Amino acid sequence: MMSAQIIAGKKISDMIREEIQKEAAELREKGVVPGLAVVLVGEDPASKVYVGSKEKACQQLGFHSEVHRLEEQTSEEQLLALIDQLNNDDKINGILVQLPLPKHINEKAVIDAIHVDKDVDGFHPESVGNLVIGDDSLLPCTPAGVIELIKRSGVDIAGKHAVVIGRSNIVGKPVAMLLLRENATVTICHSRTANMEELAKQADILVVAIGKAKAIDSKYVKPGAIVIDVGINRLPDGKLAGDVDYEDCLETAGFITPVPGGVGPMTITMLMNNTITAAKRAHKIGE
Ligand SMILES: Nc1nc2c(c(=O)[nH]1)N[C@@H](CN(C=O)c1ccc(C(=O)N[C@@H](CCC(=O)O)C(=O)O)cc1)CN2
Repeated sequence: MMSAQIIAGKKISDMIREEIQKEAAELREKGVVPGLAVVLVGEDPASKVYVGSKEKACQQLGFHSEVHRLEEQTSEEQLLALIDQLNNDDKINGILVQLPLPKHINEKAVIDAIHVDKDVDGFHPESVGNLVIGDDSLLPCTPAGVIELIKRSGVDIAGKHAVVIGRSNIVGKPVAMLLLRENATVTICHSRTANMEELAKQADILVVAIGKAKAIDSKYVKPGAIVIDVGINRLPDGKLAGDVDYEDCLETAGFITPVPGGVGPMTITMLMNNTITAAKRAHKIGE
C-alpha cells in the first residue's frame, strides 16, 4: 500500500533559518542589523510561548530584538502610542503585535496603525491590497510558509487545482491569493459551501485552515494530492491535532503535513524572513 510522503516542516524551517542567518551576517557586514519589535498584551499562555520563540529566533539569527510585554489592562491608546513610537524608531524594521488581543482593544485599529513598511505580519490593509494586485509587500507569515512547504516538497503549483478550505483573513484568503499568484486554479470552500467533499476531492493541492480538529478525512482527499494542514487544535487529552485526520489520510495523500511539526514552525521562520526583507528595503539594499 502507498503511503504519503511526510512534509517535515521543522526540517524545512531549519534550512530556511540557515539561509536567513547567512543573509543577516551579510547585512551586518554592511552595518545593517535587522530589528524586530514584538508586542504582547496580557497573559495568554500560548501567546507567551510564541513570543518567547520569536525572541529566541531573533537572538539566534543576530537580529536586534525588543519584546514589549504589556499588562492585560493596557488601554488601546497606550498600545497605539507604543506603535507610534516603534513606527518612528530606526532600529526597528518590523513590528508584530501578538494576536489575539484582549477584548477591550480594537484589533483592526491596532493593525492599521502599524506602518506598512514595518508590517512583518502582512495584516495591514495596504499589505493585503498589495498581495491581491500582485505588488511587492510583506507576505503574511503562515500563508507564505504554506507556499514554501509546497515548493520545497518539489510540487509544482502552476496549472494545479488548489482547494483552500477556510476563508479567514489571516490564512484562508491570503493563501488562496498566493496560490493564484503561483498560477494555480483556486477554489475557496467555507462553512456555507454546499458540495465541499466533491470540490476538495478534485484538489491536487488541498490546504485546510478551519480550526476544527480532524474535520477533514480521506473522503475529501484525491489520491496523490498534497495536503497542507494549517490547524493547530488542543485536544481534551492535551495533545495537538490538525484540522485534517492525519492517520486516515496517510494512505490516500501523496504528501501531507503533520501537526505538530508541519506548518507551525514555518510561521516564525517566515516572520524572520520578512524582518530581513523590511531591513533591506529600509536601507535600500536590493533583494
Ligand atoms: N500577530 C500574530 N499573531 C498570531 C500569529 C501570527 O502569525 N501573527 N499566529 C498564531 C501564533 N503563532 C505565531 O504567532 C504560532 C503558532 C504556532 C507555531 C508553532 O510552531 N506550532 C507548533 C506547535 C507548538 C505547540 O506545541 O503548541 C507546530 O505546529 O508544530 C508557531 C507560531 C496566532 N497569533
